[in-house]
Amino acid sequence: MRIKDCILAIDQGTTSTRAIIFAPDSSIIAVAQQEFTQHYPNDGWVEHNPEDIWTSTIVVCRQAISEAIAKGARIAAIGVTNQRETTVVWDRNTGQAIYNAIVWQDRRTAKTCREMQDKGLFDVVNSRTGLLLDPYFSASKVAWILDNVEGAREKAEAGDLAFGTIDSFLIWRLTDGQMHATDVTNASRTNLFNIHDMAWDPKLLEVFNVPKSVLPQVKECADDFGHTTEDLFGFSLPILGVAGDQQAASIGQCCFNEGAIKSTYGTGCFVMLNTGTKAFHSKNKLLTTVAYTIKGETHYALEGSIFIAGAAIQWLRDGLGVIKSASETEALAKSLDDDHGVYMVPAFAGLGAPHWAPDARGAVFGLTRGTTNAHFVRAALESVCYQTSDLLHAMAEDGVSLDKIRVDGGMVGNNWLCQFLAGILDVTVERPKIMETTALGAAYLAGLKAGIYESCEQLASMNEVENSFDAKMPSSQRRKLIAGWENAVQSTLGYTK
Ligand SMILES: Nc1ncnc2c1ncn2[C@@H]1O[C@H](COP(=O)(O)OP(=O)(O)O)[C@@H](O)[C@H]1O
Ligand SMILES: O=P(O)(O)OC[C@H](O)CO
Repeated sequence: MRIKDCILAIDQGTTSTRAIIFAPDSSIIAVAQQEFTQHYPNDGWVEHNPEDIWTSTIVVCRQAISEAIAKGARIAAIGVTNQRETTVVWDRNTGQAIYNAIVWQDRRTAKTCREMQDKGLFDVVNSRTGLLLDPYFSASKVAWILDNVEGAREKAEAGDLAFGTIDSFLIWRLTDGQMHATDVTNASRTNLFNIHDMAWDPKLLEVFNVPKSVLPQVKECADDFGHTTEDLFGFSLPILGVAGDQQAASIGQCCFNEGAIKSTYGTGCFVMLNTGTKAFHSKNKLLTTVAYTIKGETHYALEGSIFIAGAAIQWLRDGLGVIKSASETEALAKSLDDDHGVYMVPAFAGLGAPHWAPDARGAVFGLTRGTTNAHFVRAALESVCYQTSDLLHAMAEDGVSLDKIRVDGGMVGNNWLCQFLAGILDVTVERPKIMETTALGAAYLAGLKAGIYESCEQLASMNEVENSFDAKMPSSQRRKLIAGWENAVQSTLGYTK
């Protein structure tokens, strides 16, 4: 059977790279995935080797393409989605990075951001970007590379260096340097992009000390990002869709209407609410960001960013060795009573929204001689739900009310987690039929540009829910559990001070 108009989605995440080939009805034809090494060279530093990112991308794409072709698929285009903010600077002449990729979780520029804050630059940055002065975003990472790699500033001034988030780096490599571009969603996470003018902002370039010469061109999400060179896959493919992974998940969940909200549980957790065509500024330290620009129309989003979600489970597996695989966590969580009394605040990379405490570090409370591996696992899963609850409370204080939330990401295969989340949030949690929403969003964007899909409305009509989890927790229990969590967070912040 021939399946025409398939899309190859590249999902370059924090811990692994995936290639997924979707048929036009959004069914999955082929999947390939490869994890790569995380580097922690210093306290609070997190790096990736850009060559690992590139190699894993090519390996998974080739695997998925050959499997799809064997099944009779014809691939029409590529969509790219990526871990956001992670920063690469490379030499335009050789295509080689001049330093490792500095990952979004990396805190090395916390002091720089604090100093900028002390100089009164918060409003300059926040009013233009919708973001905060935090090491999370790309700008301070670019400046760090230019200031710490010998000769980098001079090279940048001479126009020999290029900066990009992971999408740009991959596009550069896939097109053999023909295209140095990013999309509006990735640009909106750099702290250099004015989300009202939808352009790089000269004032921000000045305050972060980043030269204009290193910047990529900014395009819409469904746009022409060049063609791959023939040698990579045996034929050339157009790259027609790009979005940062959280925005792509929101698109994959068809959050096209104002008020639609999704929460993605991967390495971190990111809640994103579509606020329509106007930027909405939070009074509670949530981020204003670009949801997408499609066919000339920009939608904005309110975002809550939690740095550690599935990463806490990975730490239990790789750091402490208390589990062998993430899939064991569901049974372990179920094995305990609700009032087990252990809380984990997984501030391994500081705390994100709504606390924004880059220097905070993780803590576990309530240990006794009876504490077991199961308690650690359960507390880690619960922490993800409590952190989401903090975000929804911040949104509620900004006037947002909701009765359901769409979830996705590697963690939501865990039914216990989804049920506990519904109870703690007191809303219905909807899990989609296709859980690979991030890749699906990238495929939708490429499909829109390729003319395979006509409109966002058509995509929304294809959306299917696989399971709904209703809130069943008594409110007295919810209040008690959340009070314990708040106590644990305050103690963690107190320890940081
Ligand atoms: N059944 C599960 N229960 C809890 N956590 C899980 C489960 N399966 C996967 N995870 C966690 O989900 C994360 C992987 O999700 P994924 O969406 O692939 O992440 P990313 O895109 O950030 O690399 C890992 O951190 C893993 O520990
Ligand atoms: O790799 P993920 O899926 O945890 O996403 C990372 C985010 O894009 C960081 O902002």
